[in-house]
Amino acid sequence: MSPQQGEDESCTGFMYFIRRQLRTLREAVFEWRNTRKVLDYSTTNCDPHPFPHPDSDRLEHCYKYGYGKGKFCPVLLDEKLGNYKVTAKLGHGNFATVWQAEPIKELSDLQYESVAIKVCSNNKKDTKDDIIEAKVLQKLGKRTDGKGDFGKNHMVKVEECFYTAGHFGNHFCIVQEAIGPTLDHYLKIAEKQARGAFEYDVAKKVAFQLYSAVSWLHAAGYGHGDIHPYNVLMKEQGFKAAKNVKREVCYANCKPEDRAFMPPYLVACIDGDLTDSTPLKFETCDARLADFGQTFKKNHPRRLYRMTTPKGNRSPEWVFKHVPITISIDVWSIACITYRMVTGKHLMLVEERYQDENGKYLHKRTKSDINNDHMPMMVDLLGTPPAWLINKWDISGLQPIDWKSTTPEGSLHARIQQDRPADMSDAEAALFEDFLRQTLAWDYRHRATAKDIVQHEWFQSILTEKDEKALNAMLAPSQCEFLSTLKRGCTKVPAKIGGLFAQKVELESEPGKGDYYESD
Ligand SMILES: Nc1ncnc2c1ncn2[C@@H]1O[C@H](COP(=O)(O)OP(=O)(O)OP(=O)(O)O)[C@@H](O)[C@H]1O
Repeated sequence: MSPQQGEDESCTGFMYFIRRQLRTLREAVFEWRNTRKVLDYSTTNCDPHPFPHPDSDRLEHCYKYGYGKGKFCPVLLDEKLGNYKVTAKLGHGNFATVWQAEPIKELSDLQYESVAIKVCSNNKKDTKDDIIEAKVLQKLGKRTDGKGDFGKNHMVKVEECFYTAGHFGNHFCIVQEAIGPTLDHYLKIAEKQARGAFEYDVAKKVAFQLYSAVSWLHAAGYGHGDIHPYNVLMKEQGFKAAKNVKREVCYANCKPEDRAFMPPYLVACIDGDLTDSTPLKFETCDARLADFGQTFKKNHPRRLYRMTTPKGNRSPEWVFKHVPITISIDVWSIACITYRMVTGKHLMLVEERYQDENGKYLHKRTKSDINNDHMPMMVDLLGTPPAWLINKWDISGLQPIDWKSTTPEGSLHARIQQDRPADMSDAEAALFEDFLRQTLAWDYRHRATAKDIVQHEWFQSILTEKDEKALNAMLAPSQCEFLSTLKRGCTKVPAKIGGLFAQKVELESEPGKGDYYESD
């Protein structure tokens, strides 16, 4: 069956909005049930968490397979999957396993040497969402801004979709180009080989590529919603998956009724010796934004209950109830990643799960525990938040913060001085701080947009002539923008001109409904 059938209308307008709200509710229930679940990870090296423990073999837990709905599809190496032959496993997430495969020449006319096939779980509702996400990506793939599409080539593309039969219904499969290892993989290499940081210019280039991808995506009307180093893939020529090892299914960890539906083996992805691996190089580094599972329409800010984003990369909006989650969460998350790439240190590290005395991960921490850690970290780093955010925290029922002892500017300056790489000049450090202050503004209404930030002076030193041309083309008003300004008529134009001379006023008040939507 084609994913197009019957789903066409659900991508837009009112139905899209309703679907999103229903999904948000489902995610709330999922989150609630999951935080209560205590899983036994003790007998294998499996790790169902999307941000695996450093010692994990990136092996999904066997409870993900078995009887009923919401389960993974058993996929075996060297098997035929659609028009492809499976050659390796690339990884897994909460709702899918991802496999590297070669197109079978007689069946597929795709030009790639190898593709990545994301095999989704068989839950009907999740499948519907996966279909919509694949459709959004396909739709975005066809979209052009008519100005050279600056940034678009730093997003993954969906080539095709199909269904494959599982024990309990069909599994939706999404085919993409096999890109390369995740950004996290390269951060781990940097940890082993250097002090955890990328070469300074490499870090800048990756950050620039991510912001350019996001500026294109935002202009197209969507937010990503889940940007972190596992969802950024680095293009590698002739990419081959990490070493795959077949592992026995650990039946002690399965329910008896699941046994008959387990695959004969599970495939672990084991990274080679990172001390020998090649780090990212300035000339070749090419980042691609992947996993659009949390993507949302810019005009429908939403509460994302299924929070897979590492907690330290979340913007303040996530902490507070009734504060809209807008596309500017992407700007914040990339800033956190950038700090890590430049300095080798986490800007804010919030533990995701409880650990036992041996460092083994136990179950997830509660949302309030996480917020109790995260908020003071943000306050310490960025200084006193606006009054309306202070009010929200004070009535949230979470641990009180001594606001009198906070400073207006926070410790960001001191942190940069302490963590900055040796080759960063004072002038560069000042630019870096300015870049961070703009991207980490407390109030999302003041945060720089992705389109603003790609023009920041901090990036100037790495821009090639080609980049500058592409950037200028993106900034030039398009014909339809010009026409729509004309259409808006005389009333709005004087207000806009007046706005140019107005000073930026600190918005102390809580956002109202009208503040949710960004005008473009
Ligand atoms: N196109 C690709 N090329 C290479 N590797 C890929 C590709 N797509 C996915 N992967 C690998 O598969 C892993 C899981 O993919 P992905 O994050 O899309 O799954 P998911 O189920 O949507 O995850 P989540 O639980 O975060 O939503 C990635 O971390 C990456 O290692």
